[in-house]
Amino acid sequence: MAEKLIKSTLSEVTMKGRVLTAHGGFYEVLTEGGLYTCRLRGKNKRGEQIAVAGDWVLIEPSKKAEGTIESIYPRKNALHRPSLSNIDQLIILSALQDPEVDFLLVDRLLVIAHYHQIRPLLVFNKADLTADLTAIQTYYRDSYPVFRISARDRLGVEGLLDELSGKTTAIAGQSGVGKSTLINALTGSDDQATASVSDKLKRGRHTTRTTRFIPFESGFIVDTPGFNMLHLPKDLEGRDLSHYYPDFMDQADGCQYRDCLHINEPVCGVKTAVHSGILSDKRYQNYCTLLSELE
Ligand SMILES: Nc1nc2c(ncn2[C@@H]2O[C@H](COP(=O)(O)OP(=O)(O)OP(=O)(O)O)[C@@H](O)[C@H]2O)c(=O)[nH]1
Ligand SMILES: [Zn+2]
Repeated sequence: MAEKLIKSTLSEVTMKGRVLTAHGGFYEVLTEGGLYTCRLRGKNKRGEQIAVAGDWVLIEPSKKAEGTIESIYPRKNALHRPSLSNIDQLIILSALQDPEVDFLLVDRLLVIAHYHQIRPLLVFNKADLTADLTAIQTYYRDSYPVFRISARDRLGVEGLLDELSGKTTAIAGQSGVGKSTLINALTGSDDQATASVSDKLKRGRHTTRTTRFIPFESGFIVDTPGFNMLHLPKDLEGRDLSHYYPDFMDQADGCQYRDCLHINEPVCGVKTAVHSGILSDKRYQNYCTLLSELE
């Protein structure tokens, strides 16, 4: 009885929640009891750990809809600039046409995703403009499943929904590929819970967009402006880069050295596969570009 009493008292003073946005020292935290605007507890502010969007936190509500972040749960993963955490999947969005696919950017995002143990989903938008997937198939072969959608016409979007349920999914891609259109198509205004949360988040904000976690299908969609500006992870070494290329790894048995860079080594399974057309030459050239960035 006594134990029960203590538990119920505790649960009244602290609540678990998720940081949806972090801006200027204020954190919007979604809990089962609703949305709270929080600040960090003083000691946390001076300590190393600052909360970021995506963090699971324990908050102490003070007055209605306000509270203090008491502690931050350990993170599954964390990215910097933009700062966000606990991401399960990354939709790497391109357009089949207008703008042309930026394969170097897509590969950079694939490396970043694999490095942080985030599942990448390659999504190609504007399928209403063209059905031609040749360039993509030539480039990736069958290395990755590919989703083809028209966010504007809501075509193929249902196929994506199955992948998103219960997961935290960030969306990245170059300007103009349709990220906002896709987020709107997914979280559409029919969903009242989402609409009211995002309305509240928009209120009083600057026009500059910040990272936002949007509750969606028992999971979250993450709108991350600036994600396409991300650099390769700082502690990623050149000789490990190809470990984040599953299609290259399939050919690495043919490399003489285990830490083959696939550049100047005379016996290299990856280069052989490029010469014989098993791997795309363009993807290989882009790999060389990313490798030179790391060195
Ligand atoms: N034809 C076609 N156009 C689309 C589709 N989705 C988006 N667009 C158009 O593409 C343009 C860019 O869409 P946005 O959703 O603003 O793209 P974004 O990726 O958010 O762009 P930034 O905000 O610059 O990063 C707009 O004119 C959209 O109407 C689509 O499925 N088909
Ligand atoms: Zn090699």
